Amino acid sequence: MDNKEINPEKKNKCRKGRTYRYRKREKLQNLCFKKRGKVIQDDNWKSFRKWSKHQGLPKTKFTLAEFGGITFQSLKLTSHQLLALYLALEYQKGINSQIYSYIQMLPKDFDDYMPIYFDYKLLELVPDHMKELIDSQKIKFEKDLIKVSGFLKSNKITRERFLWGWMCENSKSWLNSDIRENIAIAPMLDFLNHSFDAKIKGEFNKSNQCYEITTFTPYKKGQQVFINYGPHDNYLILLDYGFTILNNLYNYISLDNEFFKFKIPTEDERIWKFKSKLLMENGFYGDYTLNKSQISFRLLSALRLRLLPEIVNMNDNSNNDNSIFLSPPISQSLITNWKLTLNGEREIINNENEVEIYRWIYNICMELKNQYEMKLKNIDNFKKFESKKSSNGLTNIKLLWIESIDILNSVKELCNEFLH
Ligand SMILES: C[S@@+](CC[C@H](N)C(=O)[O-])C[C@H]1O[C@@H](n2cnc3c(N)ncnc32)[C@H](O)[C@@H]1O
Repeated sequence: MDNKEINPEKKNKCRKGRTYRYRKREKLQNLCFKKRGKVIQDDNWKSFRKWSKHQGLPKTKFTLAEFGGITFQSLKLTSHQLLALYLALEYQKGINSQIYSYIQMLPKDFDDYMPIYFDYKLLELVPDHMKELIDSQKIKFEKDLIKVSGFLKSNKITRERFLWGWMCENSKSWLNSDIRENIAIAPMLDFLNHSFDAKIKGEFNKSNQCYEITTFTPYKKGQQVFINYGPHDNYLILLDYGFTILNNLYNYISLDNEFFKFKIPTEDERIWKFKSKLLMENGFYGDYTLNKSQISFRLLSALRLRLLPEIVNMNDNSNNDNSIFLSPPISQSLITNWKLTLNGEREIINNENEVEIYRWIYNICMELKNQYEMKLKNIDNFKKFESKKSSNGLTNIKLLWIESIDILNSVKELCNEFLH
């Protein structure tokens, strides 16, 4: 189930102006999807087909099984924990598992491409935001492992096997949004790969008790059918599914760190406190992003406030925190104008302020671009000297940086247009 096809429209577009970059990306893409998916006409597939026919799938609703005399439903576990545990236990039963044929179709391991398996050397190469996501996923997994272990008195399960079940569940489960926490594994449905171009409708049909998927994208016989996993950026796709998408429109860069680290000479602690309070009160504190086609309104708004040119009461050195409420360090009229820009009653505060904003963003883009290009060099060096074992992981990490540099270039152009 490889996704090696490139949308012909995109291909032509790319070829017109950016041939070199396109070729470079195509090479990357090939690397990226190497080893993905399965050859479906193999013995495992045949035995799975036989099994699913025998099971009455897809007409039969797939239900959770029993093990060791305890029903899963009687355990106070989340559906995610239950399914992961179920898959891991069934795996351990080997040929004796009732779903052996299905288990055979699941990935043997994930260590080459799922970030949760990245070793410390690979982790050093991933963007900070990705690191944070991996860390929270690890915490979630450890909590699930502890919870599940409590229920397994006689049935011993290794950490490694539970992680395998957990990742199968994570990358292959189906969420029924009609019912809270209703996650299912749907053999067959879970063999469908993702494409943003796929237009589908999926819903549970109560009358025949089947989950039905309808595609609105026409396919010819023999073509790979895709579904759309949702509007995910590459960080999330990599975290949960272990791949990345070229030219993913949902990609973004967070400038929170840059925004909060940024020092303005005239902005002392008192002024900063005052501004952050205003940002919080108005719901504009943090989550400042850039994507390929725009600078987020949140970032523009926060910068409008931070880069206000007129600051008054600078000589008031009161250490009393409450003083910020008594005498605002910024003129009231500017604050009122800033608030008007938040609800769209006013477009900008003034030209000077707007120029400062775009200059700031431009400079940050330049700075980050240099940093990201260094990261890419580090990855290339790593590739040269380290074993080829983690090549899928590295290719995906590389793509994260490349796509981020693309965003920085686009935003730089946007700023340039504004400034000139
Ligand atoms: C729901 S499963 C799809 C079936 C899977 N290809 C298989 O053979 O079992 C999700 C997994 O498929 C792979 N996958 C899905 N869409 C992909 C894509 N567009 N490019 C690369 N890999 C993809 C990823 O490994 C992902 O974790």
